Amino acid sequence: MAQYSRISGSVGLITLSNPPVNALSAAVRQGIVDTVEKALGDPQVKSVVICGQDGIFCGGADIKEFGKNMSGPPLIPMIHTIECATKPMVAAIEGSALGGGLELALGCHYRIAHSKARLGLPEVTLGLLPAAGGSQRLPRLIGVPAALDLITTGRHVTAAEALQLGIVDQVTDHATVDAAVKFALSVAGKPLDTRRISTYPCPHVSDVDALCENVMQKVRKSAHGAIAPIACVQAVRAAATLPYTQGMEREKELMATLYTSGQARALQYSFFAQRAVSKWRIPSGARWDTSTPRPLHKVAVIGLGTMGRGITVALAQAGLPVITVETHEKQLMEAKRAVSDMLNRGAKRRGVAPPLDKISYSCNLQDLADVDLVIEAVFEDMTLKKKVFRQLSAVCKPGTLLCTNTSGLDVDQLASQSRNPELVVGMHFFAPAHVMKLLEVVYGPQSSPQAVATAMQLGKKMGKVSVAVGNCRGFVGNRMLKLYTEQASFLLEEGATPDLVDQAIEEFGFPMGVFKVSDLSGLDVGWRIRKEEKLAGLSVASGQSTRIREGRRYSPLADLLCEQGRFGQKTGRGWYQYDKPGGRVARSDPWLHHFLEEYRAQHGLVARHIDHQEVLERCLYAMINEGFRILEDGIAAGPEDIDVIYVFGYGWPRHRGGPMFYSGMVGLEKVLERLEHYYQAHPDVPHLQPCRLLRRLVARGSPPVHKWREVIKNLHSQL
Ligand SMILES: CCCCCCCCCCCCC/C=C/C(=O)SCCNC(=O)CCNC(=O)[C@H](O)C(C)(C)COP(=O)(O)OP(=O)(O)OC[C@H]1O[C@@H](n2cnc3c(N)ncnc32)[C@H](O)[C@@H]1OP(=O)(O)O
Repeated sequence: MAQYSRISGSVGLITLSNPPVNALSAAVRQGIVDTVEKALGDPQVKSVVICGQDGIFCGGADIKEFGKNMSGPPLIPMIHTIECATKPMVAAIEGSALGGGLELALGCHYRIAHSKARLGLPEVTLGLLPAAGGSQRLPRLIGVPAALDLITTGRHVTAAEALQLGIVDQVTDHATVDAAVKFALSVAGKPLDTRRISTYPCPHVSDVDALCENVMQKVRKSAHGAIAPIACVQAVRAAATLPYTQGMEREKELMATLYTSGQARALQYSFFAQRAVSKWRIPSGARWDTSTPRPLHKVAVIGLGTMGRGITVALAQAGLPVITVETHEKQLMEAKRAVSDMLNRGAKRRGVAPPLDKISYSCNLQDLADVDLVIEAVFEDMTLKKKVFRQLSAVCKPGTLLCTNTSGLDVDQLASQSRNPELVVGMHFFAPAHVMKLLEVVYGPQSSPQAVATAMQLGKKMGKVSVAVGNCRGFVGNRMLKLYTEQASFLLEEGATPDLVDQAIEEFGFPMGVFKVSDLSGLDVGWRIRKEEKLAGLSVASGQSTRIREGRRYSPLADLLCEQGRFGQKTGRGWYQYDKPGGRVARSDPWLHHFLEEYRAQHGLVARHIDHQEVLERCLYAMINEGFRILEDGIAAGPEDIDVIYVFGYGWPRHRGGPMFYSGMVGLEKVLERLEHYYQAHPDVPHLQPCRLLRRLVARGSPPVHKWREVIKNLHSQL
């Protein structure tokens, strides 16, 4: 787990060896302790280099060990021994030095990094803080403001930035270990008193309290209830105000509160869930490790509305040649200007050249004859999309993959328009498509393994977190969202206000409440769909009750607002009021409250007191129940898939893991009991009826989320 050798006569070389990221497992820590002892005890060794196997220094503590009984030597004394060593210790950093990996390097007397290396203390993203001395050493090395930035955000820095900040002593473009060995030879025998970071005074800041308070306020605002960023500020403040040993005590205390917290469990689950979804498998038996993606030399985007533009930008930024098609020259030119602006802005932010030359623009579908993959992003209209698919099928060369960007239309129906339905998949991007991380890749019964593998790999290349899901109305994300928004409307009918519902949702940790989101995305979008589905508008059968559709409860509130031209931010009025059309700041609207009162009176509804608890239970448990149905239906492969979709696409607070993980934290029995209660109170809402999988899990003693797949498998085998 750590190998030892002596090279160049007098340099002890310790190589961490725990693929794939050389995480500091108990065995690695033991290996380090043993090899350091060996190097320090060897009279021929005058200096020591610590490096990692396979081009990566160290990905930090072994996250899989968290939450279990710790065995093996602890990190803090191990790093302390390295710092106290009387022979120069040099860290040779290639690949990544993250978390405990960087803390180990900070215990060394010198750090040499490869120019492509990335360094950081991302513990905060796992609900923790750098508790192996990182919160105390880093501020002493680079100053309090820079340490606060790195530790509270967990961001990774490049070797160049690390050099500028003073985290590393030298950056090399050549073999890092060779450079570190050469360096180690040059410093052998030199005094080390000035190289032990823990002995440094923390660089003076004029008003440390004001600085920390300022950062604390910023962190509180962006953390949406996460506790780790706050503990990180407190730990750095300790470094700035206390001697090292007392600072270490404070670091330990703060870590103890985080280490066993539900938030840390949720964030660590989310880390592994994100990686698990990339290992997709679908009911046809196709899977990530046996399906080979097609090479993509040239891709196309059809339709340059908001989504098409964002997708084009993301493709060009991923380095892919893209041909884009719009029907009319004027719209094409308008889109070209918008896409170029987006690319220029992105390039400026990242300090690179804009990839404008990757994109060509055309009004002619015939220009797509030689592309390998097309993403159709025309208006969300089945008839139009079918027409485009028929045309593409005739124009494109055999083997071209046809992907539709749709937020919920039937991908199988579109596939049936193509000569090669096995080459069709859905790619559900989220707006803005060049920013949002989530991509739902929708496979149908006929989609070939290669088509799914290609779309998944393309998503990865575009920097997306891609999740393979089955085809159904709304796929995973929007299918669950529908139940959440529906409950929110029912709550308004029963006595709540948009302000109350949104406040409860935001306090839970969502960046925006359900009604604010609706105002932002535009109420007219859903209205058009409901009219198409004959749920709203003139096509609703006369004599049909306003509050019942298809035999179940329906809330027409959003339709009524739309009829008044209240489409949300774009019209300056929606569930809230705004200072002008396009305004962003939502203000409570007395008109809306009066409208709700009149509506209730008209329908004989008596407003009752609704508290935050009920808002959360109704909105979230209804959505979770649908999540269980999705698992039952085999639309999502496992709870991780649903949770990743919600965290990356719908603003679900990451420190709560995702809806399915959260249901486990609440307790499946409790979720079941509350759903039963609400279904009894609202028998006209069938979606509140607890589904079979939830009942089955509770009957099996509510196993932890990582065991659900077994129960799902059994359920499927019985169907
Ligand atoms: C009463 C209680 C008292 C409490 C007191 C407790 C005291 C305890 C003190 C302990 C102090 C610890 C302080 C230190 C904490 C940490 O170090 S936390 C870890 C910080 N590190 C990270 O967050 C880095 C995480 N990893 C990554 O960001 C990336 O993996 C990477 C290193 C940048 C590599 O990326 P890439 O090449 O894209 O590979 P991936 O697909 O992401 O990963 C490959 C596989 O490796 C697994 N993995 C990665 N990192 C770790 C890790 N740190 N631990 C375990 N496993 C890791 C990852 O899951 C992948 O696995 P597979 O999916 O199975 O392939």
